[in-house]
Amino acid sequence: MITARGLRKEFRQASGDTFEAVKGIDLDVRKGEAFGLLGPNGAGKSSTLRMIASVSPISGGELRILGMDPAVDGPAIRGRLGVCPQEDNLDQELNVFDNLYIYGRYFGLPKQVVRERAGELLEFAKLTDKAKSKVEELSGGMKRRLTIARSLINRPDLLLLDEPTTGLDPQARHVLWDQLFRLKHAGVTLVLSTHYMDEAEQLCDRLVVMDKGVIVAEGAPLELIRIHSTREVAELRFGAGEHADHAEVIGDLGERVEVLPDRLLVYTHDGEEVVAKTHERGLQPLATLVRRSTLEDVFLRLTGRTLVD
Ligand SMILES: Nc1ncnc2c1ncn2[C@@H]1O[C@H](COP(=O)(O)OP(=O)(O)OP(=O)(O)O)[C@@H](O)[C@H]1O
Repeated sequence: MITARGLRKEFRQASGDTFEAVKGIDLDVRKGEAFGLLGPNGAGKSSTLRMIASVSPISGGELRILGMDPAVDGPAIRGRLGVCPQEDNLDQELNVFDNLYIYGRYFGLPKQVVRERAGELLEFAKLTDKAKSKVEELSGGMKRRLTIARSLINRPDLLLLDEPTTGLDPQARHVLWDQLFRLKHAGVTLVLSTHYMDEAEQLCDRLVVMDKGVIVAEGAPLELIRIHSTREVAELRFGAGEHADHAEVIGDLGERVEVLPDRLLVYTHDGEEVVAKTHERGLQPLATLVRRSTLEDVFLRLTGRTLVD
């Protein structure tokens, strides 16, 4: 569905200097998979998605979408894509149904077809009873669901989602994830950017971890965790400023220790044992937590930074 080789994006800044937001990345997205771009703010995820959406020209390298070249076949590609941007750009003047209907008409679909699809998509987005409501009356989660529904009006083969659940509360995120699962099962290829590691783990079959315009890791979520982290992590909280000193005392208890401002992370295959031995060595953490490793730990390992600052 997507092939990129040495893909680059440069921006010219006000100073006249160029800034390279995407520094030569390779991507291969296969039909039917959910593929993630995971990384912190500024990693280059949106810039990459906009090039894939064929709305932002590439600065270098090669890019093929659905076998086509965006520089030559932009309109044909855009006709087969669905795009859900980071900010909801729904038409505030129109009601919920008309947001779908007018958008469908842009694609040149016949009125009757658009009417039927809009009805189906409202049902899919659980917004049927809001059909006549104004956009401003919708909750944040409803607006996101409507934006996704709108991006499906042309029955796209490939759906691009930029940070689909940013700013939503946990319940609204789960409703949206459910919507995306259903799309995936219906055979739509999904490419989504996110800085939430739980979202990437839940939704993505494969992903690339991006940082500062480059790909630092690539694979299935569990595979990345297996390769780059341990099975468990013991999180130990001590008083402010004590973490570095205590890391010296218990550093040998795990395979690796990370000192964060508010806690120590000990990477191990047996977190409870680390906690017990910490006490045996005379240290009294204010709080302890044993958990399994996540993609956050993978990111920390590879970049030395946390995903969400
Ligand atoms: N039009 C632009 N002109 C200049 N710099 C830009 C432009 N768009 C993005 N950038 C810069 O490129 C870098 C990557 O931005 P991008 O939006 O792709 O990151 P991101 O990973 O999607 O992060 P976010 O989640 O904040 O959107 C950032 O440093 C950003 O400031």
